[in-house]
Amino acid sequence: MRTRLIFVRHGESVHQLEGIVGGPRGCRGLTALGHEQAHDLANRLTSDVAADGPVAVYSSVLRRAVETAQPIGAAFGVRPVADCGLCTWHTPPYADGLPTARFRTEHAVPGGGVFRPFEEGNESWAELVVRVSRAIMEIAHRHRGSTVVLVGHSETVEGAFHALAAQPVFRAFDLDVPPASITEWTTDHDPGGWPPARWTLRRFADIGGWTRG
Ligand SMILES: O=C(O)[C@@H](CO)OP(=O)(O)O
Repeated sequence: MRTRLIFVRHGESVHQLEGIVGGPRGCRGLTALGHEQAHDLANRLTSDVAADGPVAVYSSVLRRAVETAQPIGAAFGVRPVADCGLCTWHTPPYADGLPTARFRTEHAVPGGGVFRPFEEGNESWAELVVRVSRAIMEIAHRHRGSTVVLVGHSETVEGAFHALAAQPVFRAFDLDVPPASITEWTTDHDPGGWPPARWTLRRFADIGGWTRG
């Protein structure tokens, strides 16, 4: 009974190119290249998991992830489910659409770190890890024994290292997760069992034929 969780970071996005905070209002979706990458992801994933049978597709609620999930869902004949637990930072409304550099400097919280937010009104890293990890575990439990595609953000992919690999909330290493990359974890144990299932990292930040920007 193998459970496969396939994490996808959204394709190239407008917020990324413009360097703005891409919350529900500030996110203007994918660039033309991002749309092309989303279609390519759909092709790659369907050939990868063709034998797995029905596949569920989830995304965060942010436009860049929703737009990336659309062709993937269409390729599998399923409607992607938007889950806010898979979002990147839940930034405060005042920050949405601001230049990221300005948000980070003008609204920096002195002493911000793991449990205290880096910016005024933002989530702390620990809060993000718990939120994303909880969403991942709920999805894994719901779809145990099958294959799920989770379209999100750098932080969604990072969250899996905490949820599935019991990494401490303050990790001793960083992760570089390019747009339109695939990261895959599997387990043959019950994802809802106790003690927690052991997961295997099958691939990390796989960008297929694309070159890193
Ligand atoms: O929200 C963002 O700008 C970043 C934060 O790292 O995430 P992503 O580009 O993956 O959406």
